[in-house]
Amino acid sequence: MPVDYFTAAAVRAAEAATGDLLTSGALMQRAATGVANVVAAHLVSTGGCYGRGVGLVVGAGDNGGDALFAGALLARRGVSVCAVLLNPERAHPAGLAALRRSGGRVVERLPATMDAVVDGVVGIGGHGPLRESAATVFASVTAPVFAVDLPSGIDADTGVVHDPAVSADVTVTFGVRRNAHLLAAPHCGRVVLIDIGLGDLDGADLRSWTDDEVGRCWPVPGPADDKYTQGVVGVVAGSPRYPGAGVLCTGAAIHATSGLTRYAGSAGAQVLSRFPEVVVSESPQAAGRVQAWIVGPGFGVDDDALARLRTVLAADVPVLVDADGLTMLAAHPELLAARTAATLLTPHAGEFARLAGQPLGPDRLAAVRDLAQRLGVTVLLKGRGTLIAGPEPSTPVIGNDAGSSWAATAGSGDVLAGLAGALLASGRSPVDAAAMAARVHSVAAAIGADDAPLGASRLLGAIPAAITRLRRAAGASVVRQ
Ligand SMILES: NC(=O)C1=CN([C@@H]2O[C@H](COP(=O)(O)OP(=O)(O)OC[C@H]3O[C@@H](n4cnc5c(N)ncnc54)[C@H](O)[C@@H]3O)[C@@H](O)[C@H]2O)[C@@H](O)CC1
Ligand SMILES: [K+]
Repeated sequence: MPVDYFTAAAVRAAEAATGDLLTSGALMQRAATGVANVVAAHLVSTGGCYGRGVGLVVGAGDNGGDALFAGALLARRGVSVCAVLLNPERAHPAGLAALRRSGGRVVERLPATMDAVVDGVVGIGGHGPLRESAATVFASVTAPVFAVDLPSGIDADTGVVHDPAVSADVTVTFGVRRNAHLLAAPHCGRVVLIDIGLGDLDGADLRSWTDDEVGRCWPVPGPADDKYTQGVVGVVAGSPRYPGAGVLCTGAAIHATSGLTRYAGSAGAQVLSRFPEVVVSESPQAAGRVQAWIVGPGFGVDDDALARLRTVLAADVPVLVDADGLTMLAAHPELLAARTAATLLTPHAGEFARLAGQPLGPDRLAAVRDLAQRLGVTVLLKGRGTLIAGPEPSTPVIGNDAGSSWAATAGSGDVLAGLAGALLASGRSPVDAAAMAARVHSVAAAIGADDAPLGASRLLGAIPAAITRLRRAAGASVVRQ
């Protein structure tokens, strides 16, 4: 099952639909119990609960209420709990009374040494950055931070990280995940989902694939397959100035699937010297049949490149356009109008701005969805967090948090294009191909880096190990039985 993410409005509607559970405060009790259990588990794993110090930073809404009730539960387990109330008149009254009854204290500032700090400033009701009083408290915190629902200062729906905002080690959320948990993943730390009885929700805004789904769907040859039946991909990339883009993109396509890979362009000699299994030609017209094209990496933007882009986009097979291909497409959007098969665009933020005619802006989710719908194509927006939107408004955007930034290196995009293009040729839909490629790319970056900076060649070399890891996560054997 994919992991779904929801907007604050969807969460509120689901909470309201529980009726009595919401109005009686039962949901808040369940949420607070979840927070207390997660903090207690941390304390136990680092020496025990009794006599340890936990600070609460408490805002004016129900997020603060969760923190206060959680603090009361911790105090009953022998934890020394003190709370800073950012807005004492509006602190959740029942939560504050519970904390006091359990022996928790209200303080002006947190003690210098704490074992954990709970961020209960704001949750899904928060707007804008952390206010100064809260920012001052967090500025001197060195203990692990446990965010209630969301790190405060991060927008629940867009994942925009305002300045200042809390950066959490652990985020404890309730019922369903919020968009920000994926869109601002590096600030949320480990996200723990507590069941508070909301049931299953439909209508996710955002979705991510699990490792085992990617592994399960990865195309591998079956008993009746040959090099043609698995999909032939054609790579139109590289130029006299940038032959390496052609090599990297073609190499990634070769590693992604077992079908045939064609290369059409000026870097044929370099490609062949590294990958003799590639069938090389000078131009896309001279290449044989393919089931998908990749066009654009290291390609240049001259008349010859434009002519090749036109040829490829006129073909009735899926096409992935990347890099220089996107720059030319931004100047010639009419090339998309005559497309008869699916198109996948893979821009970084700068290329995205050229295509959209305006800067990306902070709301990446809305931007990628709008551009895909406007152009009638699938768009993969690159970054630490990759977002993939298809042209249909009804389908959720797919997100992939890379989990690290090792892939921020020259040539990394060429590798991604090769992976996704090969998957297109294998018959995967543009959204699926993009989602699977993004995940394998990020796993390959982590494996290839092994905690030290890597170049795109090593990223490329780590693709087989990444696919193996994902297939094993799915319980698949390396070769289909
Ligand atoms: N509704 C429910 O049934 C449940 C809600 N829960 C908790 O309730 C939270 C939502 O509570 P609320 O709707 O009261 O909203 P919040 O507590 O998230 O925030 C609203 C309050 O914060 C203030 N505020 C907004 N932005 C701010 C900023 N940048 N700095 C400082 N103050 C700011 C607002 O003026 C308002 O007083 C959830 O995130 C979750 O933690 C949980 O108890 C689970 C059940
Ligand atoms: K919070």
